[in-house]
Amino acid sequence: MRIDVAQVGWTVRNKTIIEGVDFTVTSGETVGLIGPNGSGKSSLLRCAAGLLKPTHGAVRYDGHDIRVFGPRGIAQHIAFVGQTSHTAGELRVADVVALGRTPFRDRWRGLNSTDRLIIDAALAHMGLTGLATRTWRTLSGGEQQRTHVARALAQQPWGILLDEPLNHLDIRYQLELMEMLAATDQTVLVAVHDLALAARFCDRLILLNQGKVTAEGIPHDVLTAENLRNVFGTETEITRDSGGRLTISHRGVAPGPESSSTPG
Ligand SMILES: Nc1ncnc2c1ncn2[C@@H]1O[C@H](COP(=O)(O)OP(=O)(O)OP(=O)(O)O)[C@@H](O)[C@H]1O
Repeated sequence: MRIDVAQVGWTVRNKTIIEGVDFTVTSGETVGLIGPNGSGKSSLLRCAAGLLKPTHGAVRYDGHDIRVFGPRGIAQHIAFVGQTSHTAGELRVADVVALGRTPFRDRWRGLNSTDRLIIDAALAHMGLTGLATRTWRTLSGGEQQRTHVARALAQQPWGILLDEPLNHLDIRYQLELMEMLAATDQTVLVAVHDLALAARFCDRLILLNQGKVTAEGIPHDVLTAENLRNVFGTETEITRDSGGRLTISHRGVAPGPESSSTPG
C-alpha cells in the first residue's frame, strides 16, 4: 500500500506544529522518520494514521483520501503503534493482541479459529507466547512494547506506522524489530531516534526539523555531518565501509545557539 502525505500541515492553538510536509512511502518500503525532540514526528505519524486531522493537505492510502475511510476503514489498512497507550491493566497479553482483530470482527461475534491462529502467530513473532496469559500491569516496559507491536501484527495491516517502537527494548529486541520491519512486505513508516539503526534498516529517511522536511532520501544522503549539525546541533563523524554501511560517531554538541525544534 502506498501512503501519500500531501502538503500536510497541522496547527494547534495558533501554533504551527507541521508545515508543508510532502512525501510518499511506496508499497513495501521501510521509511524512517528522524528529527530532534519536538520536531513533529509524532504529530505527523498521527496525521498519517488518521488520529489527527491535518489543518492543511491530505493523507492518502493507495490514492484514496483517508477521510473517506472512517476509523474502522483506516484500521483495516494500517496499524499504529504509539509511544503511549491506555491499556487496561487487567487485560491479559493475548487479549491485548486480540484487539488487533477488532476492525475485522462483527460487534457481537467472538474470535474465530482464523483470528486465534493470527493472534498466536503474532504472539510467537514477538516472543510473547510464554507471556500470553500474563496481565498487562505485570509486564515490563519492553514486554508491553512488544505486546503493542504484536497487536499491530495481528491487525495484518497493509501498512504499519510506529512511533519510537524501540523505546524500552533491549538491543536484541531492537535489532529483531528493525529486521522484521525491514523484511516485511508491509509499508512501514517508523519514527526512530537511533540514527545507526535507522541507517541500517530503513530504505529511506525523512529528516524533520521544526515541523518541516529538511532532507529526504537514502540514509547515506540524509545522514551527513552537515545535516546533523544543522538539525540536532551535534558534531558527528560519519564513515562508510566498502559494503556501504554507515558508522555514526557522535563527537559532542556543536558550538552555537541552543537548537529549537518546533516552528515559532
Ligand atoms: N496538542 C498539542 N497542543 C500544543 N502543542 C502540541 C500538541 N501536540 C504536540 N504539540 C507540540 O508540537 C511539537 C511537536 O511534538 P511531537 O510530539 O510531534 O514531536 P516529536 O518529534 O515526536 O518529539 P519527540 O522526539 O520528543 O517525541 C512539540 O513542541 C509539542 O509540544
